[in-house]
Amino acid sequence: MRALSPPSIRAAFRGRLGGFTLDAAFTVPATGITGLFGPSGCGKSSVLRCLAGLQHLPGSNCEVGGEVWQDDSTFLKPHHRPIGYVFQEASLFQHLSVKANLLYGAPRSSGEARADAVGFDEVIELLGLSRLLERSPRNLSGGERQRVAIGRALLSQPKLLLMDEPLSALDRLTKDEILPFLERLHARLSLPVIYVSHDITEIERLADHLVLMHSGKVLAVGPLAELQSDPNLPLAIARDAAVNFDATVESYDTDYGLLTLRIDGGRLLVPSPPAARGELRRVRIAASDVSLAREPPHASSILNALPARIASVSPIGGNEVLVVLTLGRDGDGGRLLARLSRRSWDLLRLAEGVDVYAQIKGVALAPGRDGHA
Ligand SMILES: Nc1ncnc2c1ncn2[C@@H]1O[C@H](COP(=O)(O)OP(=O)(O)OP(=O)(O)O)[C@@H](O)[C@H]1O
Repeated sequence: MRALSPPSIRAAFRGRLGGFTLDAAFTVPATGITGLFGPSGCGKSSVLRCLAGLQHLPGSNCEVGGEVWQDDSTFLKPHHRPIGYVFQEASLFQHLSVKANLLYGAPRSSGEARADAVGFDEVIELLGLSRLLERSPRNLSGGERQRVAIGRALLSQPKLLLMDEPLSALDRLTKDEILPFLERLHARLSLPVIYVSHDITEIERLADHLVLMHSGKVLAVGPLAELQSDPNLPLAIARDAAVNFDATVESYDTDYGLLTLRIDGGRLLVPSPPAARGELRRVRIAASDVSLAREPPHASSILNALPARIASVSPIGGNEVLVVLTLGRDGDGGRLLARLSRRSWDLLRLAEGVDVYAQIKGVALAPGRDGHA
């Protein structure tokens, strides 16, 4: 029978952990990547441990894709929960080869293979592991070890993948090397992932939904871009505030090396190597890279000036304002942030509801999800 509503992950974990009080409730779709984001010590790992059943807080609830894992009368032990868990440090069996490590938790019987089961060859290809299979984990780099740990978790055929700061033990270069692999997993697998991080860069690259935490509590839950552009939340007022869009490639101009990308409420021109029409790319537009004009700019080197409407304005400090824009001539597209001086705001006589042109000085384009730049 077909489910009436899309499958979701419902969690409400309440209780004391030593001197720390956790009171975190959220519902997110059981699809895509949900980022669990917040400062160090706010309770992210504790939530993950509760989801895994490694921490039992009586009186809490947890339901994943319609299956109750915890309520007043149920508490599934960790080994009965269909989860994969990837930790900060990959703990591989040193005496086994990479291949044996990968197969360690894989189900033995093929009798009841699920339709959405991920195959060995697919995991090897997605994570670029083919040349490592006969090696010992002792001779792998930190990034390679982590890719093997992710592969092993996937091959256990989980219904939910939990990742606890999987990149935080790696240096910047290695992180940048692994992120495209995670983006490929995201694009190709339907497995829901809860991804804990305190690094906004990882969240911006990977997350579809966000659970924003602070001091053991959930501050907000929703689609990434919605929370990024909410002026009442800390992300929007941060100095490096930005909004991410999932964009579709419309065309490529070989003369100028420019991609035309369709986003909700407009089109962007972005310098890039060629990409195929229909490919999905994630773009990031920083609030500090957006300026506003009353008229369409005629003589300007800026590639992107999109019609938009001012949805709201909030002061930041004494001399700046944070403007939330909705893209499109009717202002019914995606939300964008602009950080302006209060002087510019006053000089242009801007106000909520006014139609403007959002001039975008820079658009950061994540590497393609096929792993190429
Ligand atoms: N079993 C426990 N007993 C006592 N205190 C605990 C226990 N588990 C967690 N804590 C405390 O709860 C708080 C939240 O820890 P948690 O690891 O969940 O935070 P976090 O957001 O994941 O932090 P980080 O980003 O630094 O990993 C910390 O103060 C921690 O010391």
